[in-house]
Amino acid sequence: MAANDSARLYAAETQVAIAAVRRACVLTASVFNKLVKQETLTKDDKSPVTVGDFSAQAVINTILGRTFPDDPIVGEEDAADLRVDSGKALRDRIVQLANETLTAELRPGEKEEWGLGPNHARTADQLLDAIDRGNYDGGPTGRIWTLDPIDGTKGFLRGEQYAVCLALLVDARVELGVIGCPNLPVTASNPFSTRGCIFFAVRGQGAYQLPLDNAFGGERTKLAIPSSTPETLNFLESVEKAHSKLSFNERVGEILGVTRAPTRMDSQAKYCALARGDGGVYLRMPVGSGYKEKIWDHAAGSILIEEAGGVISDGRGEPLDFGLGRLLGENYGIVASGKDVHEKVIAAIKQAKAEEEAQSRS
Ligand SMILES: Nc1ncnc2c1ncn2[C@@H]1O[C@H](COP(=O)(O)O)[C@@H](OP(=O)(O)O)[C@H]1O
Ligand SMILES: [Mg+2]
Ligand SMILES: [Mg+2]
Ligand SMILES: [Mg+2]
Repeated sequence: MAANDSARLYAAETQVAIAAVRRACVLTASVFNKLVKQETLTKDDKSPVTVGDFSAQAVINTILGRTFPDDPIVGEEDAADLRVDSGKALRDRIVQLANETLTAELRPGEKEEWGLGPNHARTADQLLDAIDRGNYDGGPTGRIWTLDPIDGTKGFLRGEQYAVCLALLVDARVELGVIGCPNLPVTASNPFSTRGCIFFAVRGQGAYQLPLDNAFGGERTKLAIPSSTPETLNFLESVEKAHSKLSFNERVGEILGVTRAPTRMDSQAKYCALARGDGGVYLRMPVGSGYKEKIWDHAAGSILIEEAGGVISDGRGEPLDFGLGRLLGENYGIVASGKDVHEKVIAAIKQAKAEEEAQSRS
């Protein structure tokens, strides 16, 4: 960031968050190349978590704990499985990876007082406690960070898209969002371009893309969602069929006259793609399993969309509420798009829902 940015609101938070996300991205990218089967656990909800998720949360929470010690964190992972005897091998690996990452040489834009650099290795207990700083319950007031250390763990394990996502809430409003996408091509139109981007947005200050390998010195691209027509529009949707109802998306697409095939991509990289004009509508409708969305799965992405000039809401057009705790509340789905199409998508969802209800009555 340029020197004259320091007077801006949340300048320090932005700089720390970008640095923390960048370090976590370097860690996860290197873990992927070395990941072995025993380094993945299955959580109670049957979803996977890897050494990459735990170590990335340890690194980011350690940096936040040092720079903003009074701020609570709502993070996806917790260290309970690492504190028991059976977690020793995993714990040792996480301590090694987190320390390698925290003690790497300072890069431009980073400061030693953040507890980074060769003299700043942590003990296992400090790193487990850092992971557990993420156990905060969330709520409607005050400053709260929310972290998804690897969003799209299934994509990460497949070698596809995933994202390191960090956001700052103030009185339940997202003020800052940073998303690191180690596998996303820098140039949207060229899938063979260099991979690795960081996206960030600050309330009222716009949304930007940075190169992951030169986050503080490289080119900073301002993002704006372009206007679209049914011919140029396409949907961005989950790869995992259990995460959103793809047949419903198809019907909504038909109602809107969308002709282009959907882009399926894991993680909040979808929000990043939308923010830079690579796809027209993020659509995630519930599969009906009673699942409730988590705040860390959407907080950073939501501000990126809004600051790129778009709109994000639930499937009824109501705003997302990040102040209810760790969850977003009742799941009515999520819709993000440019301003020009958002209302049309909501109307198409209403129609598709009505058709579905009529069909189930007959
Ligand atoms: N039944 C379900 N419905 C919607 N989202 C779900 C889900 N089960 C898991 N998820 C969430 O979907 C996220 C991935 O989203 P996407 O499908 O867009 O890649 C997961 O994040 P993690 O990978 O961080 O656990 C997880 O939180
Ligand atoms: Mg998970
Ligand atoms: Mg997630
Ligand atoms: Mg995750």
